[in-house]
Amino acid sequence: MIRFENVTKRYADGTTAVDDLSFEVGEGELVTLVGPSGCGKTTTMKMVNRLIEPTGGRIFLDGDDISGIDPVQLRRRIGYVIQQVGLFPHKTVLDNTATVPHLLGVKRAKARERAAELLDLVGLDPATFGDRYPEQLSGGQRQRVGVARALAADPPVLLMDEPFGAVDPVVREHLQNEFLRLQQAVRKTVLFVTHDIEEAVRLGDRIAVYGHGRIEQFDTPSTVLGAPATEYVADFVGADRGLKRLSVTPIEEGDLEQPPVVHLDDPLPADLDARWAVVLDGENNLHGWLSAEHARVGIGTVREHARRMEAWLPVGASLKQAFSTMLQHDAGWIAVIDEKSEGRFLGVLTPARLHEALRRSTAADARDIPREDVELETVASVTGA
Ligand SMILES: Nc1ncnc2c1ncn2[C@@H]1O[C@H](COP(=O)(O)OP(=O)(O)OP(=O)(O)O)[C@@H](O)[C@H]1O
Repeated sequence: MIRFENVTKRYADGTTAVDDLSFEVGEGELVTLVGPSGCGKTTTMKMVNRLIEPTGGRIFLDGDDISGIDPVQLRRRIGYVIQQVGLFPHKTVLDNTATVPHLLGVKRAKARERAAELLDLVGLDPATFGDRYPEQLSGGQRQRVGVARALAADPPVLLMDEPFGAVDPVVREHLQNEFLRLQQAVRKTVLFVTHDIEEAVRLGDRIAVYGHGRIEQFDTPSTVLGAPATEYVADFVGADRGLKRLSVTPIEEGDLEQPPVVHLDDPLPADLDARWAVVLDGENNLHGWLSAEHARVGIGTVREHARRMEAWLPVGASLKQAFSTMLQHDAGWIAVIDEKSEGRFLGVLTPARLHEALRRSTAADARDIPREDVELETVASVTGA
């Protein structure tokens, strides 16, 4: 969708901002460009909508060499969101959002209707915010209007330059989550510039880690965190990259342990050969759990002694969510279900299995093989047991 072919940008004073860059962003893919200040991220982005012209190489949009496309026409195909959103101060939120479609010839009423839909999509109630002026909004709300405005003309491509850079960390995380949800729905091809590695790994399908004017590594977040290509990348992603990896590594079925399972209407298993069992209902959906202590009572059915299970997650949730759920419920394990088949119970994740999943996924990325094919060396327990 966007392809850079040996692109170089040398400014008039001799600064080489971008040096022989080649990479591709697929249709519907979100690529984050991350790196320290001055490494050429913004220059890269502005060459896509021809705010800056390269001094060498070519850039293609959907197979067309952009140097042959009129910049005004080109920019109609590309939404652009920047940190200082640049909303028109004298126009209402609704009119700000409707500006571009209106300029493109969409009738005013229709453009405003579409603008209201988009405001809703970015989490701003048009009835509450539509008639406000930009100065009557918080920083985070202004950023949302910026995103809505960039989407208004429904461009296939979005360029986002530190769009959430000017808001505090809590609002920022909120905006990132909302943006991910939005991207699931609209599936734009996105180039997203940030200097924040956390943001880059959270949002990117792939991330390009920039050194000076060059890409040091271009890969999925989990590979960049698990197997940094160079010392530079390892330094940039940080010593706590193992922790960061938790948030980009999903729980897979193969990570789960299969504990004993009982059903609600079973008689109490007085001889339960484990500390607890998972309790399922008639449809094999998760109900809760039963402790061996309660099972030993031996009279009645499981239903009377089962406890509700609060600590559960759908398969595909991140290992970080799993860890956080364990801590929140002070639970030694969490149940994992398949949301797609109405909550069918799949197995449980224990701290040991979580650690194993993380090691397995790191090794899989480093060796470029599926996670289930990794044979882990087991570490002998401290007690030798
Ligand atoms: N108009 C210009 N003339 C000369 N040098 C420039 C010009 N614009 C940018 N540069 C230089 O090109 C390099 C790359 O700049 P660029 O703005 O692309 O970096 P960046 O990675 O986006 O940085 P930041 O995160 O600070 O925005 C820097 O060394 C910068 O000083």
